[in-house]
Formats: sequence, structure tokens, C-alpha cells
Amino acid sequence: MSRIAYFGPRGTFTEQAARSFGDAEFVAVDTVPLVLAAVRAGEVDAGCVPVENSVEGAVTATMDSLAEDEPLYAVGEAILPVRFSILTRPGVKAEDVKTVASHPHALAQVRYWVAENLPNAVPVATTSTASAAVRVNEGEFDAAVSAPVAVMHYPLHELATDVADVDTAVTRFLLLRRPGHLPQPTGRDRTSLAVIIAHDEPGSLANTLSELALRGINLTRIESRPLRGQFGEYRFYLDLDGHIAEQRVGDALAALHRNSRQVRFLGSYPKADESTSDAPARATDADYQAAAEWLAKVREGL
Ligand SMILES: O=C(O)C(=O)Cc1ccccc1
Repeated sequence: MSRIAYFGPRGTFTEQAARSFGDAEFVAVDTVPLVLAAVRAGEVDAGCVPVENSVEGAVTATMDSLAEDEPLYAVGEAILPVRFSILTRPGVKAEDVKTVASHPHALAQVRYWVAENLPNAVPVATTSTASAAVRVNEGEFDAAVSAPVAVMHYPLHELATDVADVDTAVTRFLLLRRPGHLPQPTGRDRTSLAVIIAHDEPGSLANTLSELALRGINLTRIESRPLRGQFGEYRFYLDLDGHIAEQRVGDALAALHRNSRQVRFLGSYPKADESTSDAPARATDADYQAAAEWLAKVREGL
């Protein structure tokens, strides 16, 4: 049975996401970098980590490691709705809560609720939502902002459930493997890249995006992160519809490789939402094939 490491301990949102990929032996690991290190070291077959949240944005520990450390490729994604339970030791009332602990992304998603309902509480960052529950159970903090499943693992009381400042918040998770396991195209795929474009050249970002637009490729996400140590220089993370096995996507990536300082492929994998990644008219593999056949003939002087 395959072994999947997830950002734990038990009872995180990431555990739920990891379990959505099917049956496996699941191994809880305390931080995102340690999950990715376990995959790189071959201690597990795959690792599941959060990558972005619809309210708070990128999970930078994931993005930085995928772009900078030994390559790993995404082979799947999961998108989970995120609503929280507020857990305390039994008997603790809202007015007694002086510290409310959680992962920074979770604290950011209940800021207004906490201000209104736990007026005496100071927020404290922990490595994960479940580690906050562990530390509340140990008496270190008064309340944890946790995934609803956490109450099954720790003997805590639900002070409130279904808590979220934004009702529709979701988090996207990636399943990552060492290179060599490219999933087959499904027609509903996403490709992720990290690109360092030419620095200080007018239009270089526009040129990069044009390579995608010209081939009818739908960009679903673009984010920049600073290149550490080089102030004013950035790496762009791109998510686009389509699979690297498709002509238009392969062609676009080859063009980015020619025109950029660095392109790192981060994976082509099935999308978790219902949308398709169909090529638009005149950009299907059949269109590319027909054009290549025409060119070959012309070049032969026919
Ligand atoms: O700490 C967790 O439970 C995680 O899996 C990370 C996280 C934190 C907040 C919202 C979604 C995921």
C-alpha cells in the first residue's frame, strides 16, 4: 500500500485532503517543509500539503520549497471548503478565553468572529490547526481554531462550530511525488509552473503571458514571490488549464523556456473542480498536427 505523508498532526484539514486521494497508509508530519523532505528522501511515496486559500492566499512554505528545493511534481489536487470548530477544554467559557491558537491561515479566516465572540482573546500562531488543539489539551492555550474532525482526536469541547468569516472559503491542496509519475491527461487538467522572467526588460511579463494567450491557454492563477536576496526580482507562479502532453501547452512551455531565465515545471494533474481544460477552436492537438503536416510538406518542396 502506498504511503502518503500529510501536514499533521492528526485532525488537520490536510489530513482530510490526503484521505480524499484514496486508500493509503497515512503518516502525519509536523510541518510543510518536513512533509516535502520526507517525499524527497523516499520515506513516503507522496506528500499532501496546502498550497493556497481563497481568503488568505498562498501557503508560502509550500510555494518556496516547490520552486527552490529538489524538484517534486504535483500529481493531484483537492479543494476543501474550510469552516472551523472552536475547541476548548471542557468547562471553559468564551469570556475565560485569553489565548486563541491556530495556523496563521485559520486565524486570518476567523478574525471578525474572534473579535466579536472571544473579546478577551489574543491570537497565537501554531504550526497547524491540529497542533493548536494538542496544545489546548495540554493546557498551554485556552482555545483552538480547528478543523471539525479534530474533536474526534482530542478530548476537547466544541465552544462553537461552523465558524468562518467568509462562508465560501476553500483551501486547495496538492499531492506531490518525486519526478517520474506524470499523470495521464484527462481533459480536465491543470499545469503548474514557477518562472523567473528576464529582469529589467520592458514587456517581459507581457511577453510571457502572450505565449499562453496566443495558444488559447487559460491562466487560472498568477502570483509572484520575491527571489530571496535579490530585492526587486520575482518568481512568478502560474497555473494554467491543460496538460503538458497537449501540443499547445508543450509549445507554450518550450517558448517560456526560450524566453525566461528559469522555468520550473511543477506538474500536470487532474483538476479538483468540475471545469474542463479543453483546447479552444484552432488550438487542439489535431489542429497542431495538421499544421505540422502542412509545414513538413511545404519544407519538402511539395
Ligand atoms: O492546519 C491545518 O489544519 C491545515 O491543514 C492547514 C490549513 C489551515 C487553515 C485552513 C486550511 C488549511
